[in-house]
Amino acid sequence: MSRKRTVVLISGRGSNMTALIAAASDPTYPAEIVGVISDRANAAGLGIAQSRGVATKVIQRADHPSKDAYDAAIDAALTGFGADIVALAGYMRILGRGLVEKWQGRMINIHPALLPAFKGLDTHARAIRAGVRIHGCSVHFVTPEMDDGPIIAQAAVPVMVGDNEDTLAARVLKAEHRLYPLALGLVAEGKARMEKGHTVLAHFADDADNASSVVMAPDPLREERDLEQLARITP
Ligand SMILES: Nc1nc2c(c(=O)[nH]1)N[C@@H](CN(C=O)c1ccc(C(=O)N[C@@H](CCC(=O)O)C(=O)O)cc1)CN2
Ligand SMILES: NCC(=O)N[C@@H]1O[C@H](COP(=O)([O-])[O-])[C@@H](O)[C@H]1O
Repeated sequence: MSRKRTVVLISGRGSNMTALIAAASDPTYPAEIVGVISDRANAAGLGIAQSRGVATKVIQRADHPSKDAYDAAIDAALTGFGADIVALAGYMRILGRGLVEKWQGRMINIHPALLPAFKGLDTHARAIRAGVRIHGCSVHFVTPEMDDGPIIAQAAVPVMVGDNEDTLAARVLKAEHRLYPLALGLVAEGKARMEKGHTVLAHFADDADNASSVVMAPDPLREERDLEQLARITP
């Protein structure tokens, strides 16, 4: 089966984009990263993509007279790249209904929280303020409503004693870099697809495969240490 042509949308450092490019460097991976689009000319991810031989394009909102014209420019670039799949990765704009509906089922996003909890921005600070003990990240199909699309895969990450926004963000980001390539692979292989507003997962050989593929446990070694620490604070 030919590899699915994937275009990544970024706004900043592009660490998730870098993880996807790394995964796609394996010729057996079912997706190839054929382009990167940024809404910011100074996005550090652009240089990383170029250094890895991936074509890049900057499409800035300020260069277009309206949001519709901006979205149309994004759509034209995606078509120009011959995109099969669109992966939002640290992309910080809300895409318009027309564009999202055209690409719905082929457009995915990684969100730094366990949806439906903590939609939107500042997820790590909000998780700490809320006192949750388990946080994480989600890959979902993109729909017109922000961070509301059907979930494809999630990774759970413990909140440690003494965590602040930065330490928690760093732990979640490590999980994102494992989860996103896994989730994009499922979509590229047709093992995860969007039907009637829901994610439909292909039948896996057995439950273990299913569980490991869509709910990714934290790093086992780290988990042991985390559990020991949690045990120390749990009366
Ligand atoms: N139509 C959709 N667009 C986007 C989605 C989505 O699910 N549907 N996911 C987001 C990603 N995202 C969180 O994961 C996110 C990105 C940006 C914002 C936001 O409020 N950004 C701006 C204002 C929006 C704009 O000007 O377009 C801000 O920083 O204030 C919230 C969530 C990507 N897009
Ligand atoms: N709402 C979108 C959002 O908050 N995305 C988040 O931006 C961070 C930086 O991504 P990057 O290092 O891949 O650029 C990542 O944690 C990603 O989940």
